Amino acid sequence: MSTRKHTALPKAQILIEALPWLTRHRGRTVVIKFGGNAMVDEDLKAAFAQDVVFLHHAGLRPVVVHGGGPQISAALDRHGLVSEFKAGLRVTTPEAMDVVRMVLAGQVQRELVGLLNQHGPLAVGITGEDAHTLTATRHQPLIDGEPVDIGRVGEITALDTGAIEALLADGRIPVVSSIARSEDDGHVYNVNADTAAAALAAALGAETLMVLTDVEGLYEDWPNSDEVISRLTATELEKLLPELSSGMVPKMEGCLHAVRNGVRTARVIDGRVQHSILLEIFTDEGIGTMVVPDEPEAHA
Ligand SMILES: Nc1ncnc2c1ncn2[C@@H]1O[C@H](COP(=O)(O)OP(=O)(O)O)[C@@H](O)[C@H]1O
Ligand SMILES: CC(=O)N[C@@H](CCC(=O)OP(=O)(O)O)C(=O)O
Repeated sequence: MSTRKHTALPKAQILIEALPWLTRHRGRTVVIKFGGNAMVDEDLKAAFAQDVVFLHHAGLRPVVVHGGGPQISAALDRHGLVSEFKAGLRVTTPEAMDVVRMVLAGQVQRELVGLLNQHGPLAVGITGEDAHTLTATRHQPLIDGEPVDIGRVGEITALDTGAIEALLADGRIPVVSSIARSEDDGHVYNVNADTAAAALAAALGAETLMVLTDVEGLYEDWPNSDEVISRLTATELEKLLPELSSGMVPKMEGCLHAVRNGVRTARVIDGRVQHSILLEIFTDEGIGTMVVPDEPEAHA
């Protein structure tokens, strides 16, 4: 046996280890939410794009939904507008809405599309406004039991997955910005990107929702300990929800919505770890937090 063949063997071993996962996930839809906080490093963004393209070539159907909270805050600051959050959502005045739309659709989405398309003519960016993908009405969160007006923040009332399905059927990778058309006044709404990703995962009948963020997963006793909860059922998560704080609330509510509406697993994983998507899909060493539907009750 030549030395060259011999040294290549471990590579073949690694590829073969992925075979059961490739068989299981082939043809399945996976919605990947890339959070603005995990998007700070150029190498990480490039590795994210490589992973998504890898999934595509491995026969999965990845759909990317992106955030951009920090990027929006920076742009608002440059425009002399303040960033204020209530119940974890950005108070969005009509002027702020223009900036949100510009940053999400014109900056963050364009950058991700560009990175993905370095690998071929794959990614197509859309916002929830396109082809009625996301329709919303004004969201008024309850704070101390009272509905509060936070401006042009939307609550999704309808989804039309036709445009995304058409792109997937054409072998493309849809990249979706979390802006919705208004069902009532002809304007647009700012939707939290975790919420949009979860709603799309459910509507698309995705196998997996994967939420990449800037922590290892859901910490059991945040901020006092960094013990990550590795797996929990929908009912276990539902009990935990009232104890969660700001950034984790829409993420975990989204995971719950997804698994209660047909998605097989919803995972929160560390977007700061290079190739965390591949580790999660193709190896046993699942990292982060995995939410699964409740076990069906055993019948006698
Ligand atoms: N129980 C928890 N476990 C992990 N992170 C938590 C928890 N509660 C609140 N957080 C906060 O949520 C943040 C992630 O949410 P967010 O800032 O909205 O990120 P992204 O931009 O990825 O959507 C973490 O950086 C952490 O500060
Ligand atoms: C209503 C609302 O809060 N919308 C978010 C949309 C972007 C987002 O969700 O970005 P991350 O995933 O990076 O947090 C915002 O304006 O920041």
